[in-house]
Amino acid sequence: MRSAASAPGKVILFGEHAVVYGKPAVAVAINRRTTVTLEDSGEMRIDIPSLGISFTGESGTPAGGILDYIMRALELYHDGSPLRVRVDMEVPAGSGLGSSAALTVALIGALDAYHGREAGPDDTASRAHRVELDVQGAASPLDTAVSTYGGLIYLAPDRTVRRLSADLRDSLVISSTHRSGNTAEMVASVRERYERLPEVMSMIMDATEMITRTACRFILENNLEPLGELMNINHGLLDAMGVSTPELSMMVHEARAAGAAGAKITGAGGGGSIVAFCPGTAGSVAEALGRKWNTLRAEFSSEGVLHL
Ligand SMILES: Nc1ncnc2c1ncn2[C@@H]1O[C@H](COP(=O)(O)OP(=O)(O)O)[C@@H](O)[C@H]1O
Ligand SMILES: C[C@@](O)(CCOP(=O)(O)O)CC(=O)O
Ligand SMILES: [Mg+2]
Repeated sequence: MRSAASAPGKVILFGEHAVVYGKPAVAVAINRRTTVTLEDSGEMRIDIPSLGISFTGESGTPAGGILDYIMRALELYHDGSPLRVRVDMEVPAGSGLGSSAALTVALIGALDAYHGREAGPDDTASRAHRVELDVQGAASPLDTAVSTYGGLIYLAPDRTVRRLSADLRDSLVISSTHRSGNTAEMVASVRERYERLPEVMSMIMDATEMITRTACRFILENNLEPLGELMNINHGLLDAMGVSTPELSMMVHEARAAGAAGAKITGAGGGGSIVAFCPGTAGSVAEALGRKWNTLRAEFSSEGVLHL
């Protein structure tokens, strides 16, 4: 028996970290996908060639890292029979592009096909979110929702997902530091600052919410012009939360100097990537950032999880 599924990575345009505290967020799926293939096997085996991982789960072999998401999903949604799991990742791990969510959603899609289960997107997103929660200790449904539904989405405070429509073609540039961030660690560090300075952090999260709601309103009015400035303000608030680094802020300022209308951290921060909004200037921004960092002109992806 063989089954396979793929799911996209994502960039967060507004609201990361605040979304963990019930605030809204806006994120978009990108055409970088993770594909999971399952095959009957005599032994449990997990291969992730791009990470040099070939894990057989020998007793006592530590899992760790991205394997934790796979092991948890198998615990919850597989029957324990030996399986060969192959993961092909176009979404680099720890880059703020939702590698953990893309992998988890694709794995659940492949497991459902393997077990002959029919599951709608809401159910897939919900089960994938449970895996991220269990592994990370805290996680909003944002990343797993984007990888499941695809497209440009607004995650509302009541956790409903609204599909938005905006022409972001050739407008997004993603640049990645050489240092991966770790979502679990960054989410924990924000929580610690929140516990130390609750009134201050609560206002920062409220301000982030106002930015996200304002951005959503402009997108619904098909007015994308103000988005750059709103992204810049959002980046400043992420810096205030403590998740930026000197390198990420340098990248953001270089992107703006090269013509980006706006630029900010995408994802958990502490490493990972920035996203720049560059309508009409994507070439010059990508060229400037590409001199120092891994940079790509991301294409929007309307497709979420796909059964292959
Ligand atoms: N080289 C690697 N080998 C195995 N796991 C890795 C590697 N690099 C990062 N990881 C793990 O991959 C996961 C990435 O998920 P996350 O931290 O949510 O980042 P993102 O979702 O932004 O890609 C983390 O558990 C991290 O520890
Ligand atoms: C920081 C956060 O808002 C987004 C994390 O994004 P990523 O795992 O770094 O791609 C956490 C969450 O929403 O669960
Ligand atoms: Mg993640």
